[in-house]
Amino acid sequence: MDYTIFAVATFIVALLVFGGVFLIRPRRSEPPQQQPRQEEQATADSGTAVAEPTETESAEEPAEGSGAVAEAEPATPATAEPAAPEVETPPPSAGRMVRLRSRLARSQNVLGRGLLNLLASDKLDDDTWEEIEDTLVTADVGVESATAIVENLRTKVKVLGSRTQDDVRQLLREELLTQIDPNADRAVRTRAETDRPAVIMVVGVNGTGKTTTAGKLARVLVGDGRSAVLGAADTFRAAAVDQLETWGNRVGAPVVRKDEGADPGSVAFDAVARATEDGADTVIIDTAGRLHTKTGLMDELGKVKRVVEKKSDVDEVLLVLDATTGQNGLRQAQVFSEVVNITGIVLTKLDGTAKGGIVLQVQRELGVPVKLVGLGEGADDLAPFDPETFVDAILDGE
Ligand SMILES: Nc1nc2c(ncn2[C@@H]2O[C@H](COP(=O)(O)OP(=O)(O)OP(=O)(O)O)[C@@H](O)[C@H]2O)c(=O)[nH]1
Repeated sequence: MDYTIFAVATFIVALLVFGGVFLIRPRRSEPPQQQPRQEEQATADSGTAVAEPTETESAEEPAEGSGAVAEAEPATPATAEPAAPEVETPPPSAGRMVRLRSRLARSQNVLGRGLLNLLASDKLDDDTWEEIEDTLVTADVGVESATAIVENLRTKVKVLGSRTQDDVRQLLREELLTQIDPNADRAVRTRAETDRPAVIMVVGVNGTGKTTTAGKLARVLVGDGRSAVLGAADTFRAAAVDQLETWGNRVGAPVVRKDEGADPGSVAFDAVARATEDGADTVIIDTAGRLHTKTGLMDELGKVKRVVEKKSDVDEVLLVLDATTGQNGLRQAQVFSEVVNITGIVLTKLDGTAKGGIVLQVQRELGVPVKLVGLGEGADDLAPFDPETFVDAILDGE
């Protein structure tokens, strides 16, 4: 009986071993056969030498007859570091507005010629004065400034009696300059009074040119022999961060950035910390564009500033206004000013509008000076605002 059980058990074990050899072996041999086929397919599909050589493929023995693999020159490793971008040396900012005057003249000269013609007319009656006022208002000077200019000119013309072309030009020049206020402090505070970096925040509604201004301003500083750190606190738009990084790389200014959607306050804070560590002269913080009517976003901007203030004073809050938007720009300015206390205006796209009078209006309404003007899309088309050059471009043309 025991013998029978032993014989049956031996038979079953033998059967399992025998069956295992035939059933299991063929399956285990399949994957190695499939693997090379998949790799070949990938190389063929891509049409380029994207496939990295596997450990079993010797780099010295490229597969014969495969053009794609043959192109994968092992001498150039796929992980090669990209060449460091060339750092540019931008020109200094002094006299830049004079150099760019022709752009200003091209867009603003219609206003100047119109005013000079009217003022030179034989009879300066009420209708003519009204026309002068209308011309000023049409150029976005604003009703209050236009009225003030006309009243002052009327008085001076009466005192003067007869008028030559030169007299008229001189009178108008003086009056426009008075309204623009040549004595306002227009220096951008790029150097802190104490031993720390100056902090500049760049704010405004969407698409006015904030990122471009932050980048161009870094160029201005580097061109003037200073150092800058850029903070990419526009975390809503990944492209803005990349754009700022490109600007920074071009002039060797470090850019502090975080992932898209990160807290803008923390980016701004880190940028100030980085500038402090580096001993940089200035940190420029680019913020996301936001409609002044969106309360939540405006509150967020206020928070960004407060977070920065935990680390440092904010020396300058530059509001970027698109000169082509006229009255709407003014309303934006008022709301931004309430939330983050604007210290200077950057008027961009002044090359693309005949309504340069906005300079007068925005200063009058806000009591904040225009400090910088954008006169084109070129890297060095941001200029410190100079009232005399501005008025002369209006009156004399190119
Ligand atoms: N003609 C002209 N174009 C300008 C000037 N300044 C900026 N731009 C252009 O305005 C466009 C918008 O500029 P951005 O710097 O991207 O604007 P932004 O305010 O950062 O935009 P958001 O982040 O979307 O709010 C770009 O095409 C700039 O080249 C200027 O002074 N003149």
